[in-house]
Parts: sequence; structure tokens; C-alpha cells
Amino acid sequence: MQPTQPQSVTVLGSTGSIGVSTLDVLARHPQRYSIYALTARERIAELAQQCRRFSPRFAVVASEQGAAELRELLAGEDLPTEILCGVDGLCQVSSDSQVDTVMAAIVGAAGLRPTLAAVEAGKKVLLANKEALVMAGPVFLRALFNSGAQLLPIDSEHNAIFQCLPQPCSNLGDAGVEKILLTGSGGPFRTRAVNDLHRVTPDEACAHPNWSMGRKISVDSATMMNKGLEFIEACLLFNARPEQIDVVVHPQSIVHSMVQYRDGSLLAQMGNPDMRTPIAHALAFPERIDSGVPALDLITQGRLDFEAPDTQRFPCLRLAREAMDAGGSAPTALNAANEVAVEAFLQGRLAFTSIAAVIEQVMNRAQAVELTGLDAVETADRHARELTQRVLGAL
Ligand SMILES: NC(=O)C1=CN([C@@H]2O[C@H](COP(=O)(O)OP(=O)(O)OC[C@H]3O[C@@H](n4cnc5c(N)ncnc54)[C@H](OP(=O)(O)O)[C@@H]3O)[C@@H](O)[C@H]2O)C=CC1
Ligand SMILES: CC(=O)[C@@H](O)[C@H](O)COP(=O)(O)O
Ligand SMILES: [Mn+2]
Repeated sequence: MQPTQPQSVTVLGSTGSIGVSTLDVLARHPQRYSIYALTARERIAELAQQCRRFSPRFAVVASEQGAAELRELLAGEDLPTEILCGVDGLCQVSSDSQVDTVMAAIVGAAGLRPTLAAVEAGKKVLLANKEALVMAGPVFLRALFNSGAQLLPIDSEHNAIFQCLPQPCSNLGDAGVEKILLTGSGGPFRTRAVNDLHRVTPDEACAHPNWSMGRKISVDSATMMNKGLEFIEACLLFNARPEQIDVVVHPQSIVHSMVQYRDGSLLAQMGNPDMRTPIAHALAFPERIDSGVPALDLITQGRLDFEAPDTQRFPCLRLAREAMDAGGSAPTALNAANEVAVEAFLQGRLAFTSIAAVIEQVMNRAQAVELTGLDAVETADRHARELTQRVLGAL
């Protein structure tokens, strides 16, 4: 059944990997969706092209300088697009009464305020920006509860888990769920000699075996901090206790996660590793629409492998579990330390193996406080970033 009015969609982070995949899916369904706003930080030329193609009502960039650049690129073109800038602009296009759906696909803590603005305004929020949920946990969930916004997971594993659970599902036990099996590929260094890991380069770390993604999440996959963040994300999204979630390494990224039921059933969601599937699923939920992703051919695929994670090789998994156990602002500090350490690695200032070591030092020194509101989240985030810079400076 086609909705009579197209849904109006804001795509936060439209120039990124998830943003581009989202626009690909939206463009396949012009009767269903119209694009309200597109946003970027520094890829202004790409954003200008997207504005020409999709004619959004608003385009938002991070700075006045970026806005001037975009104005110049679009000068003389007959577009309905108004250009805004900064966090206020992002929050405006996330919460405007004319918006139905917000794709939250900014990377990192920078996405928190606009994503929260969408949640507080009661939008249908498609959550790719896992860092926003991890860093703000209880504050994010409270805002969701108070506004009645609909949150749909885009992260492939969480989207898979969502698909394997009955809907609605507010309590795993009542639904007969025993475990969530969170799958992870193990990244590009799953089998690399441990002694070599200190010298791997940013480009090697970003060469994910199965997924094409932005550089920050690619490094997270290589350290398996991505799975650590996803473990926390799963606890929050599905109201799961830490012991209800097992991480399973699955190198082919075909099974996107599984739910184990009391009666011995293990439900899996499978598909080719292409984010347009979870994006299309969440956009149209509970309907199903074409995503452009070809059907999975199991005969060609041939085999699916599973193994336990190597926690010696990937200490970030343990650090994430410890942060979740500590509670309060510990996940905020974990996320902040990780963002700063990954940036230092990408800039060639930190060895790959030191990412986890730096985060561990920060976690040992950061004070976990209760997250009473957005101010407390942002203060804990700032303190952890300052602490991480000091740890980096002392190396
Ligand atoms: N890529 C994937 O397959 C998956 C991604 N995710 C999650 O989705 C999110 C996006 O990831 P991905 O698309 O790979 O990342 P990218 O780096 O490819 O894209 C990030 C987007 O955010 C924008 N952006 C970055 N920093 C800021 C800032 N400070 N203020 C405003 N906008 C900013 C970028 O703008 P610009 O282009 O101008 O720099 C870009 O549009 C992450 O949280 C990631 O963990 C989750 C599952 C899968
Ligand atoms: C596509 C997606 O959801 C990523 O988060 C992906 O899971 C990364 O791969 P890893 O399983 O290697 O972390
Ligand atoms: Mn994922």
C-alpha cells in the first residue's frame, strides 16, 4: 500500500557512506519519500551535487565558511534550497514540524544533539550513529520514552536482531529470548600475526574485508571496538542484560546477527553485506521495499564460518564490557577516548595497538558519574577527551 503523501526525510550526514546509501534507496521510491534536508561537514562539492539532484528544502554545513562555499557553488541555479550552518541548523532540520523521518548518519559524538533533537520532536528516527546512543545511554532512552519517537536500528547487526525479534518486544524474557548473538567479521586483522599489528597503517586498517564504510568505523572494526560499541548499543536498544549478549565472529558478514529462543530456535537475518538492506527495511517498516541489493545466493556463497572472538588480540571488546558494567558515564568516556585515539591513529600519531592501550588508561582514570541529562553527558565527554589528549601527550 502506497502512502498518499510522501514521507519527508532529513538525512544527517548525507555525504557519508550511510548517507549516500540512504539517498540511493530514497531515489528508488520518489512517490514514497521526499527529501527535506541534507547535511555535511566538509565534502561541500558532494553536497552541492546532492542538492542539484534532490532539491532539498535545506542544506546544512558545519561552518560559515562551508556555507559560503556551498552558496557560491549553487549560485545562479534555480533550487529551493536554503543553506544553514552549525549545530543549530542541524537541530532545526531534525526537529522541524515538516519532517517525518530523520536518518541519523553523522559519525561520532557530533551527531548527538541533532539526533536527540529528532527524538525529542517525536520523529521516526533511523539510527546509524551508534556513538550518540552509546555516549548518552539513559538520557537518550529517557528522551525516547518521553516523546514517543520511533527508533529503528540501521546498524546491520541491530537491524538484524530487530528483524529476528517479535514486534513490539519490550522484554526479552517474556518473548522467550535466551541470547542475542551479535556477529562481527573480526575485521582486516583477524588472522594477521599479532606481532605485526603495531605497524599496520591507516589504509590497511580501513580496508574492511566485506563492508565499504567511513574511515572511523572501519578502524573500529579493525580494533573490534565497533563490536564493543555495538554490544552497548544492543544492551540499550533491546533492554538486554550484558550476559544475554554473546559476540560471535563470522568472517563472511552474511549472517548479520541472531536471536536464540528458549525452545532451541536460532533465528538469523542474512543478506549480502550492503547497508541498503537495513536502510530500506527501516525506512519502510513494517512494509518491505526494493533496496537495490541483489538476493543472497547461498550456493555461490558456499560456506558460513563462526568462531569465538580472540579477546587477547582485541582488548577493546573487554573494555566495552567493563564500561557497560561500570555504568553511568563510563560508556561516554569509552566512546570519547576511542574517538580521540582513532583520530590520532588516522593522522599517523598513534600506533594501531596503542588505541586500546590509550583507551584503557583513560578508563582507569576517568571518574564514572551519573548521566542526569545532556549537560552531564557533554561534560563527561569533554573530560574524557581532555584526559585522552593528556594520555596521548605523555606517550
Ligand atoms: N558505513 C557503514 O556501513 C555503517 C556506519 N554506521 C554508523 O553510521 C555513522 C556514519 O558512518 P559512515 O557513513 O561510515 O561515516 P562517514 O565518515 O562516511 O560519513 C559521516 C558523515 O557525517 C558528516 N560529519 C562528520 N563529522 C561531522 C560533524 N562534526 N558535524 C556534522 N557532520 C559531520 C560527514 O560529512 P563530510 O562528508 O562532509 O565529512 C558525513 O556526511 C557512524 O556512526 C557509523 O558508526 C553503522 C553501521 C554501518
Ligand atoms: C555494516 C555494519 O553494521 C558495520 O558495523 C559492520 O558490522 C562492521 O563490520 P565488523 O563486523 O567487522 O565490525
Ligand atoms: Mn554494525
